[in-house]
Amino acid sequence: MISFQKPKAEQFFQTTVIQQFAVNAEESQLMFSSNMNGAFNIWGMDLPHTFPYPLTFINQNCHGIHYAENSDFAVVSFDENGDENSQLYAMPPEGGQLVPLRTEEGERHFFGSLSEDGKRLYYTTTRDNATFLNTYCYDLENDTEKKLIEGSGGATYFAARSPEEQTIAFIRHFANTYVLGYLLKGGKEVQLTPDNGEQHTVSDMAFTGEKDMYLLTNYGEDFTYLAHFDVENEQFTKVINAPEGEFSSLHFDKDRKKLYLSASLGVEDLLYVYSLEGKTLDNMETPVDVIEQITIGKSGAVYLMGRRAVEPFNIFKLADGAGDWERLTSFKVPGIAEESLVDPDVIRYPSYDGLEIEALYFKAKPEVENGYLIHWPHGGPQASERKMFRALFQLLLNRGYSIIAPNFRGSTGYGLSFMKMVEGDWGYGPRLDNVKAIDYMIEQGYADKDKILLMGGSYGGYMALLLHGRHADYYKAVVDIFGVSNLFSFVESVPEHWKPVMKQWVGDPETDKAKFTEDTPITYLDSMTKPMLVIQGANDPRVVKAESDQIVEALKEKGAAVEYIVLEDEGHGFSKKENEINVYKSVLAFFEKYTKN
Ligand SMILES: CC(=O)N[C@@H](C)C(=O)N[C@@H](C)C(=O)N[C@@H](C)C(=O)O
Repeated sequence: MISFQKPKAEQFFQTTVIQQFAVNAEESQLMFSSNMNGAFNIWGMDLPHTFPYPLTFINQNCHGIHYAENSDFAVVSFDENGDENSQLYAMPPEGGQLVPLRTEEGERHFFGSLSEDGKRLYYTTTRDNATFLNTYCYDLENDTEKKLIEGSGGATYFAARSPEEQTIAFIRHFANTYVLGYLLKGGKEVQLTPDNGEQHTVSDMAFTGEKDMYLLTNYGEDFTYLAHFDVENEQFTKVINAPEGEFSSLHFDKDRKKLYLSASLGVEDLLYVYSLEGKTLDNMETPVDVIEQITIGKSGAVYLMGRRAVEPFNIFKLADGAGDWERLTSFKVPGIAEESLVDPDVIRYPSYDGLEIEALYFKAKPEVENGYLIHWPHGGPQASERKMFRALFQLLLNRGYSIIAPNFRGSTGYGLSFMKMVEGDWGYGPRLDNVKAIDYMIEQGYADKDKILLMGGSYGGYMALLLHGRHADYYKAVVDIFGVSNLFSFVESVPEHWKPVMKQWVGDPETDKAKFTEDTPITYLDSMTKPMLVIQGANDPRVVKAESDQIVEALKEKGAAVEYIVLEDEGHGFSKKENEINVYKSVLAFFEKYTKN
């Protein structure tokens, strides 16, 4: 008999990430951006055939793919080496050379919409208004453009246009929990939700006609629901709540007068369909746990991209919006059966003040488990850890490490008031929720108190640093992936259009100086006594390299054991497979070094 060896670390990273996808009007071509040749490029498939062929050779993160209705071209956007400065290009369906549409070095361009005839491009940009952004309508035929919205008050983004382009919808982002929606109607600005003086959010929206629009909002409630706005009479009406969780995205099927609504329920997503005529809401089964993108084809087919903890990103199709889902891509972990991967358990524990916290517990299989538990505080912080494939998690599980990932206060998917709990309190409540997670794991017998490791990215990296500084006794070794090390420098160094939210999100470095000092990891250098690995992308615009540089330098001065990896061609994540493999192999080697006696 032939016996196959245990999987190499590389195998876990020969998995494909799909960033974006789009389907043309005829539903004869599907484009998707994926890193299946080692970096992100756009690939095409001639449906119903699902064999992918390359369309671009740009090797950069793709931020969007949008077909023109006549399918002559698509508008695609890419950044450079993780700088998040997305540039807009036109690309023919057969791929090849890209034609710059709206590009400028150092500026970001957010795709808004293409007119039905493909002649006008709506987009929002940092150009000329770095803090509040401007929205333009660019005429592709004449190469001229008109400014539609001068951003003010908060970053102001294009959201939707009415079918005949008479009305434009936009949002102002005052904070992650305070986003208002507006219409620009005949030169007049109209707010979509009545003014009750309370912070709320308006997220996805879609015009279902020149005079009707639907939107998602939590106006007056804790969970996001579906609402209607009568454009002519300027009337807001609540339509329906999600039976479970809260609505998170909205997609209109024009010909069948249906709205497809995804909903977040903590660690997973659900899908519903709402009939505009019958006013009924029905639940739909999906083949994934986390929905990343939904597109509705002209035929009424639903195209969905998503993942599960044990299955990487894949795209599925539901013809006519009913029947069985057809798999259009079949990405897996090569050489590893799904049963050998770990699906997490959902656990709930009371925090220090009685608040219930939900967490994902990935338990290594008994045949490989090494007794170590990795504590993973997620990034954001207004995001959540979900049942979604992570190559690094599955590699570490395969090597015997279990993982606990708590959705501490501030996480999304648990309502507006829960999400608000991290605002102005980055380092107290959320930190104690994390400490309680470890206490709970020890109490339940799921963790050995001498065998706990700590790792996090971004806000999760910040939390890892803070926990290291304030609770070092819990941990044997710590990995910080582009984490915030100093709140004072962080709030000054974020992208310009984030600056209006910093006061509510993090606090004011002058008036909240004592709180900032207390919640800043670098305050606790002397207690950071455990070995550390710090990883940073040189082009990261969110948590800039200076955040990692300063803590690494300070720790080195103190003679602490700290390793530092800087990736020159990366930002806030990994866009090149080679970098991802090298970094995550280093993480594994680092943990192996401090767990093997
Ligand atoms: C809408 C928006 O981008 N708001 C930002 C203020 C924001 O919340 N950004 C987070 C998604 C983010 O990038 N946070 C970093 C610190 C992270 O933890 O990943």
